[in-house]
Amino acid sequence: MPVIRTDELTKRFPGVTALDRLTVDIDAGVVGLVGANGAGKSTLIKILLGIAPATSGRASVLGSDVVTNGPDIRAQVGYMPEHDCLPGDVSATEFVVHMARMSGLPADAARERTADTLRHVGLYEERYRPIGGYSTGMKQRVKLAQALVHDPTIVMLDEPTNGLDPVGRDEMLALIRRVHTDFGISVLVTSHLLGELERISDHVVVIDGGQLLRSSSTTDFTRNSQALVVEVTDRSDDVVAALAEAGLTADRDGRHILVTLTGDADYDVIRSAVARLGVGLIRLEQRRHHIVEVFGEERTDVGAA
Ligand SMILES: Nc1ncnc2c1ncn2[C@@H]1O[C@H](COP(=O)(O)OP(=O)(O)OP(=O)(O)O)[C@@H](O)[C@H]1O
Repeated sequence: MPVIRTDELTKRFPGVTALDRLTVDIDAGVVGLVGANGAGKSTLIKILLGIAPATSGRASVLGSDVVTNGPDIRAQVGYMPEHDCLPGDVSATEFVVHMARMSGLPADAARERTADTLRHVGLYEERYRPIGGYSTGMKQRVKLAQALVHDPTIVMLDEPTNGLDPVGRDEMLALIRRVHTDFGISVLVTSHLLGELERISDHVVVIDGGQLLRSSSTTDFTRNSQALVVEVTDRSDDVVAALAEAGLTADRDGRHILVTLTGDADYDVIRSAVARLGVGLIRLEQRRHHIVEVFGEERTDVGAA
């Protein structure tokens, strides 16, 4: 059974249709919800949480209808909102304990779960300092911790990498992947950057103007292309010439050589040519597409990493 299901889901604001007859099934695992700014990602999450009503259509989370079973759903779902919503004058520990208590955990369990969760997201001594003095990366970790503290079945993370530098972004993405691999919690994570979710998602849903553009497993998005990537220790230009002589179409692409794949025999032809020149073969594999390249072919107005 899908963990999230929408059927002709529509949300209209005055002058704007934020979701336009969106029908999609989302299975357990890590699912990336991608779309440009204003595509309708936050609106969808708010409807799924029962915070905002849909104009028409239906949606369910973990088999429960969002209109009739909002409290049940919220008990099993963790939510990390996009915007800064943290009180500056309390510590991470105080805040996350409070959120755990709000979710119904008894005081002792709330304190224990808070310590475990803050450790898991990588906040240590700092957890006793007021949140107001935290970096953006630390605040994002507190927001993630409060979404996890009551041990939900699924978490919905709205733009968790917003405002982070490249290193902070990589750390947050790795942390999100571990939420699923370490605890089995399903993750719905949004981003306006196609490239970053490709790394951690099992499945990607792309929306644009409130409509479903595509819903596919990440491997379908990044299907193999008909090209081989060859990387050698040196003399790349000589390798290209040798491959051309052997009847293959080969071109330099920075450090790599791209060879048009014609059949399985190409692998042996390449290995022999490289060996004859006496250079080392570092890499020989079929090239994979990146999601952003796939969308470059289909549409160009969805954000690229
Ligand atoms: N409360 C509201 N009142 C009026 N319009 C709204 C409201 N909330 C969202 N919208 C509009 O609905 C559309 C979808 O917004 P939404 O916030 O869901 O997009 P998003 O994909 O999450 O983008 P972002 O990442 O920029 O938040 C936008 O055009 C937005 O301006």
